[in-house]
Amino acid sequence: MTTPKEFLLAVEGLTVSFDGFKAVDDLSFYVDPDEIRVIIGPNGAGKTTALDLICGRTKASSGSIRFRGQELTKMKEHQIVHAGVGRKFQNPSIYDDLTVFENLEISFPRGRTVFGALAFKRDAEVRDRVEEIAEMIFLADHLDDRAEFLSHGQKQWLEIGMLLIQDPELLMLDEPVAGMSVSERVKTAELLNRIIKGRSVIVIEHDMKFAEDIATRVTVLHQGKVISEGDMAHVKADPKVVEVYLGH
Ligand SMILES: Nc1ncnc2c1ncn2[C@@H]1O[C@H](COP(=O)(O)OP(=O)(O)OP(=O)(O)O)[C@@H](O)[C@H]1O
Repeated sequence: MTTPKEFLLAVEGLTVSFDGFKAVDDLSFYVDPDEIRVIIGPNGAGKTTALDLICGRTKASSGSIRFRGQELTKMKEHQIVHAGVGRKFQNPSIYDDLTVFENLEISFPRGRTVFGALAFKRDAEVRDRVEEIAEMIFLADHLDDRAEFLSHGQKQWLEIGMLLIQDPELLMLDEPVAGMSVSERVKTAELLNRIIKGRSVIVIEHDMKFAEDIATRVTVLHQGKVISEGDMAHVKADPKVVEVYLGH
């Protein structure tokens, strides 16, 4: 008997309707451990809605989302975070008046209590982890800078760092390089390729060059369904993808 393949994430028959309109329609896709999956597709294809469903922000009408064997459709948003799924939205949600160090420190799982989150002792473990993450996100020289003075790209990296410090096994990013300079995009690709050991990343992306630099595999959505999937060369050559997306 063969053992079924272990996916980190298995999305099957996922559907959500808004007033009868199926934004995600019988969607199925599977993510392996240690892969970067890029989701592309035209505006309104259901990409953001798919991530909203996985992180529990939107409830599915039907279908299943299994993450490391757990059924996420039955869980609340905070339980999904706790299970190891981190989500970054398009606009950074960092604390402008705190330093880079403090933003990372309050995101460290132990510090997230209702009272005194900022007051907890900066022991060696937290400091080491903050410094390690700051290095990873190219902000090691900015630990004492207030977040409001960072560039747009640095703010995006800081938010990725705030998720990484929680060590999620699945990280989901919605257009992480939108508004970034070319050199920031190159560094972001480097960052993502570095962090996938022991985790997987799902990225929604419109920038095809960036997508090409990071994708293990690409899933193309159109009208809430997968119309093509495979490596970048495969989907770029797929006439269906050219017709609905790349040809525009
Ligand atoms: N809460 C909601 N209520 C009603 N309709 C919604 C809701 N959320 C999304 N939609 C609709 O579902 C469709 C899919 O939207 P979604 O944002 O997932 O697309 P997308 O692929 O992420 O597009 P884009 O590339 O423009 O971000 C759109 O037609 C959108 O208007």
